[in-house]
Amino acid sequence: MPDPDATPQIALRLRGLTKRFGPTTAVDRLGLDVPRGSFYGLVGPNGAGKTTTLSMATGLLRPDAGSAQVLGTDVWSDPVGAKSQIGILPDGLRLFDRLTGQQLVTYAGLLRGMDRDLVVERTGELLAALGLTDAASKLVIDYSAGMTKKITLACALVHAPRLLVLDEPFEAVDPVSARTIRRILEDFAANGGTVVLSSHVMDLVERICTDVAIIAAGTVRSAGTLDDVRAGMSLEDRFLDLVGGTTDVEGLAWLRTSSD
Ligand SMILES: Nc1ncnc2c1ncn2[C@@H]1O[C@H](COP(=O)(O)OP(=O)(O)OP(=O)(O)O)[C@@H](O)[C@H]1O
Repeated sequence: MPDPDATPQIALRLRGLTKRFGPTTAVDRLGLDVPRGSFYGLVGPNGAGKTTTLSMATGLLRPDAGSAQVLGTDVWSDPVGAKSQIGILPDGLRLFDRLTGQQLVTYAGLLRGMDRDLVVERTGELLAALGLTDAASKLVIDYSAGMTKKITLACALVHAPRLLVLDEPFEAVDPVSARTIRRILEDFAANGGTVVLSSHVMDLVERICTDVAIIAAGTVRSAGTLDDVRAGMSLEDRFLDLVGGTTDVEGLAWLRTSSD
């Protein structure tokens, strides 16, 4: 009989995650369960703590308190075991951008201990799928923002992870590439992978995510299936409802040049 604990149903389990930067509590005892096979969207206003949460969840930033588990493996007590199962698209992390796109993806695969022939084969396939074959020999420093996003995604995918954690994967990406990325991710999730992504684009989250968490001021305001969180509203309305904030721009009367 299969051991039910051998394949945990929770791909990412966060408990009591906390991070302070000086007087700012960026993430405040945050807890979240990301079901295996889900396409999980993390939404929240600027400065809500999404990037900080994802960095702690993937072993890039040490929490002040709390824990993160990837498919049952603790990220901070067994970082090698946990990281072998994760592919990460971090926000604003520096790349070795003096490498060509092809070299960067190859390097990412070799760092993961993969066989060179397999890395070369997968790198070619990923570059083709992401429309980067013609830019394979160009230095990453000369890539556009969208191309950089795509090559970083290729680096995150090359070792065939079980959990993908993507910070703003569609930012700066053109619609054709966005659709390609979306298809790759949907295929990944349909075949047992789990995707966690942060985004500010509510329509997109509503279209592609099965589950969602609304985060504000470092805490989870609502989390669950998309329908549970929406509670009969559009995600944007629910977001504004929960997060509040002003949309009042009355104070900017001086911007109305026609009032001269
Ligand atoms: N390295 C840091 N040093 C100091 N403060 C930080 C640092 N990183 C994040 N913060 C602060 O922590 C809070 C959460 O930031 P974070 O980047 O996690 O938010 P976010 O939800 O990802 O925002 P955005 O949607 O704008 O990308 C903010 O108040 C931010 O100023």
